[in-house]
Amino acid sequence: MKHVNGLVIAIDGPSGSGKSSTARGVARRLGLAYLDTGAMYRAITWLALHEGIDPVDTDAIAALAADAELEIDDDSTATVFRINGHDVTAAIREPRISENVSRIATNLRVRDILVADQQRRITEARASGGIVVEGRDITTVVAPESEVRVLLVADPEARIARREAELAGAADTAAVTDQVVRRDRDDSTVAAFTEAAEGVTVVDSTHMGLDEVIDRICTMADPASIPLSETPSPETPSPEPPDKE
Ligand SMILES: Nc1ncnc2c1ncn2[C@@H]1O[C@H](COP(=O)(O)OP(=O)(O)O)[C@@H](O)[C@H]1O
Ligand SMILES: Nc1ccn([C@H]2C[C@H](O)[C@@H](COP(=O)(O)OP(=O)(O)O)O2)c(=O)n1
Repeated sequence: MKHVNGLVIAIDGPSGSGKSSTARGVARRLGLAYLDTGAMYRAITWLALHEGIDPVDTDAIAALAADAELEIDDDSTATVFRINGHDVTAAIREPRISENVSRIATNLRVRDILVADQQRRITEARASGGIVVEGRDITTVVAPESEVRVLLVADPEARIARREAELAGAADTAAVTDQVVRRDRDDSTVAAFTEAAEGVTVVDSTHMGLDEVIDRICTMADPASIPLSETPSPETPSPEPPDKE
């Protein structure tokens, strides 16, 4: 029997805790859609810099976000982000975006636009087929009713080391530390991701491998609520035994 009751897995946490890799891994393993909400704030940041708008000009940034056309094309391996027709998939990961994104993410009008108009709408539209959504305020604001709610954390040293390895020399330790520690401090003024809200499970990935974290979160979903993917990949177990004919 195929269960299509809907499933939302919400993952929040600080920078470098492993949200994106974990969410992508869980989505792939269970055959669910995936939404990276941080990429949406990054895309608005890219557009502001592209248009020469100062990220601290809150009115101009809010107007920019209200008019921006953000397209998100997701498949099981990658997500393509376009804003006003520009493919910004790679550009939104550049250090200049990481340095400026908190200025956009702490603009409460931008948050209203992205949360109410886009993130909740996408989450609701994809819930019946199942979706993993990650960011800073998913368990608390975007989708607090999610069946699985996780706060993914890791020690700052581990998060800085992971980010440094990922950037492979593109930024020095001081710049990476700024992008992780200072950004978390700024971001935590508008989203409560430093402590788990009631009903949210803390997963500390400091000493866990990525596969272990993915396993842990997959086991938190009720198997009966996992919509079976059409073609489960051979290396990953089906979320429930196939029906007997
Ligand atoms: N459990 C883990 N152990 C070691 N490295 C990890 C783990 N989870 C993620 N990583 C690596 O750490 C880096 C940051 O992970 P990412 O998923 O981008 O974190 P976030 O989305 O929370 O900022 C990536 O290079 C990723 O491969
Ligand atoms: N739901 C969200 C998601 C991200 N943000 C903010 C916080 C971050 O500074 C930026 C970018 O988020 P992103 O998840 O891409 O950042 P990291 O990869 O974890 O460093 O957006 C937010 O305020 N609320």
